[in-house]
Amino acid sequence: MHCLLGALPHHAMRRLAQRYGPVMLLRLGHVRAVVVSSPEAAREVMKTHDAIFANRPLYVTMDIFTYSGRNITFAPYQSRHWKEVRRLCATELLGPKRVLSFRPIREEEAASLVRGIAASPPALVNVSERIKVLMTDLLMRCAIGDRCPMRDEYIADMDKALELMAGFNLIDLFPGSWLARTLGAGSLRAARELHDRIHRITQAIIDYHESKGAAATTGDVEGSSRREDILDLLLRFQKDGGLGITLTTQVLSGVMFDVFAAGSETTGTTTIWAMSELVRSPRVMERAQSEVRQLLHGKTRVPEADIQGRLPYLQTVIKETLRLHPPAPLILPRLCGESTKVLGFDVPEGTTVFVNVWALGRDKILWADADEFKPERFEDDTTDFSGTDFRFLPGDAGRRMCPGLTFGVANIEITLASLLYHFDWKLPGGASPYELDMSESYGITARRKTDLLLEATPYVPHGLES
Ligand code: HEM
Repeated sequence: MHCLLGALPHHAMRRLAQRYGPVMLLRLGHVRAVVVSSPEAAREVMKTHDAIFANRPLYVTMDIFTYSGRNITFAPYQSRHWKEVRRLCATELLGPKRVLSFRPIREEEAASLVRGIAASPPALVNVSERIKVLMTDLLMRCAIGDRCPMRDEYIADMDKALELMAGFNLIDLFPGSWLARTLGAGSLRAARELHDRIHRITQAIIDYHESKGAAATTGDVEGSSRREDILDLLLRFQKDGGLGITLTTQVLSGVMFDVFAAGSETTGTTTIWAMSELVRSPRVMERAQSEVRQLLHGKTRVPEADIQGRLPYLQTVIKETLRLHPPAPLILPRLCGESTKVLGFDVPEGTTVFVNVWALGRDKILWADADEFKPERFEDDTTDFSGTDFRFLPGDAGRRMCPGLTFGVANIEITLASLLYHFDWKLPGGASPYELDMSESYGITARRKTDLLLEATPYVPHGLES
């Protein structure tokens, strides 16, 4: 436990794994945890014994934020609830047809980002803030059909929640201890208050949506007079049935929390890291920009149909960013459902399992120049996000794998293409690219510790029309 103090957990766990090996048992307070840090061990957890490790531990804090597992991310595996909401999520909410139907929203939001940057003098841009707002607006519009009037409050609350949800605070590590409960009472109270606030915002959104009669929308994406959003679809299933479970208000709130949190946080964090790495590597920036600019030459905005499948180098930039900065560096914790062996080591039932995908992505044995940002490594490499290459697992693999990757990558691609097409970027005050601080912050996701501030110089006429 003391080995984790003062360090980011995924960093400390990598250091320990370099000493003790790819399957390592840690005592984190009262929690018995196994940390997996090699592709072979990850394959055993996520493929060979996938069903045994498909559950998740529900820490005290996580219990609060996930409505006791009545969402998708922390719902118990094998529960009817998880099977139905997961199926709904993979086939309907985030299926290919639905992701495509959100294309106009992506294009409008990317164009609005460009307009906002172009219109804001001086040219010093808080890229982190702009991207966070963009991803939240984009997700909200896909999820509820509109921007959220309480967006800024929501972003601030979500930031704090993601920090608390990391699972390494006193109450989560000593769940049965009265002393931990006493000492950690403040953070427990903070978690409850935050959850109440987030719940109130989510509930207000759902109530407003219902009051508009949105649930009555017939729902066929092509046939409908207006685009069916994710909440419309959930309300339709709630009203008409058709699932093997009842979509209670709590379930709706839980699923919406997942969509907002998992969707905007991962995509925003990845896009901000991609911009950070690009600014630090002028050679890569130049190549990525010239690919986008040649393709879109003369256009005033970035139509998704024009870039889809036609920016292979930018795709490698996104993969390389996810290799070095997977937004969930320890994925989401898994729980061993039945005593088993991983690479010959006993893993008792009830053990929490972390897969250190951040360490896998930076392993010097698996990757040449592992710490360097070299998108070219993916040019002749068919590795993708599908969870089949156990060196590269930003969305994980197996039954619990992320169902939102296609959606997430589409959002990241158009945002990056727009930023690179319309502006030249550099660090403020002529600072050298190497001076950019690349520290990460603590939380369930690994974000930049400091905001990314850059100078933007317009490159082509911006799409000023709406
Ligand atoms: C670059 C983008 C993304 C990355 C890297 C990512 C990564 C992850 C990871 C590592 C997990 C945990 C998987 C596991 O424990 O096996 C996960 C789960 C999940 N993600 Fe994503 N995610 C991304 C985008 C999204 C988006 C856009 C959405 C939805 C709007 C989403 C929704 C979910 C959900 C619902 C789960 C829980 C699945 C389950 O427990 O059954 N993700 N994601």
